[in-house]
Amino acid sequence: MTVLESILEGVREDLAAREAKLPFDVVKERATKAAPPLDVLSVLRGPNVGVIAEVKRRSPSKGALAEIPEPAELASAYEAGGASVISVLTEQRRFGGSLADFDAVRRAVKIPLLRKDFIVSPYQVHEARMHGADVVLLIVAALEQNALVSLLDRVESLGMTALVEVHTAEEADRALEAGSSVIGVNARNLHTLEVDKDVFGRIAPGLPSETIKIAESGVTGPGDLMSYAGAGADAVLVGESLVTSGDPKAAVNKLVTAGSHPACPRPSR
Ligand SMILES: O=C(O)c1ccccc1NCC(=O)[C@H](O)[C@H](O)COP(=O)(O)O
Repeated sequence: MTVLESILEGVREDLAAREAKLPFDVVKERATKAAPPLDVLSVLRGPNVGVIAEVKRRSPSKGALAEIPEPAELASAYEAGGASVISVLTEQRRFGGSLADFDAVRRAVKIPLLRKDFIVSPYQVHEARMHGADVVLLIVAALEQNALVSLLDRVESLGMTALVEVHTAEEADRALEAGSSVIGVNARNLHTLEVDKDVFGRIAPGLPSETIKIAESGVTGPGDLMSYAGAGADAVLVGESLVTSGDPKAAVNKLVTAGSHPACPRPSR
């Protein structure tokens, strides 16, 4: 079993427990009462290379990263540092996240929020909306094509944006066939956990110019942002280097400053 398959097994068990506690109809109804989703597309289409800053306590690849006793404080620091979007990992078993973290962050910041989880069911999409998500991650490697198409449709029908994550050219083709307008290229292979920062540069140039391109994983500082920008990134998604930095506001701000520097290659469309 690969790392991704084992994560998905736990996700399905946890999902079944939540479904037993709170029926889908109730989740759907509550999702209609949430504040409307923010327009993430116009945020990501901004003139600079943006930063999506992640709340990430631990990971299968690195183990414990940061305790993060107050996710709201971390998120406020990200917002103050100039992040465009905040990603909150809500998966519990491997990443130590939760929907309670998501709620705390939602209350603390005004910028768009990404629910970063392993979405396999419509229940999780409505659940994300119920908790005020603006963006939902869909991982191509975790989904059959029919499921990808129908989850993408559901995310958009609720007014949210899907960040569709790929790691290979074949997955990128599937993301485009499904109709994705925001594609994240993850440098991390979720089956093996190997990180290859060149993957973005191999895949992004083949995507349509109007597709918003996010470079995910392995960003350790402004140099990585600049090289992802040179390969066509509209934004970078960063977790580990921010949560371990000791000064998340300054760490985000360094990236944001690099993304708006005149020498930084700009997204072309
Ligand atoms: O981070 C992991 O080890 C991991 C393992 C298996 C599936 C997903 C995983 N991470 C999710 C992510 O995509 C990252 O949290 C995100 O891209 C930020 O990466 P980084 O800046 O390298 O923490």
